[in-house]
Amino acid sequence: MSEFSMSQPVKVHSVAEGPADGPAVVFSGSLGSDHRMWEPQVKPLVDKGFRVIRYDTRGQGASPVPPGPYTLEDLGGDLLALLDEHGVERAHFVGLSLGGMTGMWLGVNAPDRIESLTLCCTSAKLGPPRMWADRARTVRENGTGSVAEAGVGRWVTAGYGAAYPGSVGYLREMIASVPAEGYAASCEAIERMDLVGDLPKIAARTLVIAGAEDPATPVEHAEVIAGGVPDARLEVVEGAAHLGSFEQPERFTALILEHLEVAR
Ligand SMILES: O=C(O)CCC(=O)CC(=O)O
Repeated sequence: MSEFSMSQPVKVHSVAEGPADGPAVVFSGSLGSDHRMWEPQVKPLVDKGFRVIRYDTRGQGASPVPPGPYTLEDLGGDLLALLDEHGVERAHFVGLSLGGMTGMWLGVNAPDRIESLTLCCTSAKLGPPRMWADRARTVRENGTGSVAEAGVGRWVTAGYGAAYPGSVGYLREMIASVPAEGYAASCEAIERMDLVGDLPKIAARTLVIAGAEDPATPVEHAEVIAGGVPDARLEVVEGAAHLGSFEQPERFTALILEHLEVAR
């Protein structure tokens, strides 16, 4: 279906749930995650009749790990190939952080494949580039275990960490299980990304959700996106850090569902 092939796509690992003929919603995750990060959203959407497709971004989870650096074009091309694989012409797209960056890229470069966008805890330009180059080097030298503790400290608030140590351990393990080359190559995609000037080209109806306590992609980054995309609105969720959809699943899921119901 897709004729967009600026880079060679890889066949990413995916899980599809819900009625085969339901409106398709594709979930794309953050750096250091896999499709399990969206577990809280699956049942509520399936119960509403949506076809939920989750996947592991290249370099992460059970997806292939081609050598880096990656680009957003690579990640967007993989997603278009995934839609083709599932026979989906147009999908609602929900992405968090790196996933949201992929969503913005699709909104600009493949608008005919996107029904709506939900961009969670993300940024159109996330610097400084040097930080990403340093993190990529650290991970290539010392593995993802070396950044897992700091990563989970940005993903959830301190209060959540104290209340749910088991969940924090689960998330720490998720980061540590990402292959080092995949994580580093994804850092390099973020290092090179600048979508700010392209935001006005996004025609899709867009919901931007920020975590009020997100230290990785603070609320001001969401304001830039919501200010740049013509048909966008912004919601800020209290008590959420970077992995807001996991820490505040009821609120994030309700906002996503509300956006999808209006758009479908
Ligand atoms: O989460 C992402 O996809 C990119 C931002 C990030 O790495 C958050 C963090 O600092 O761990």
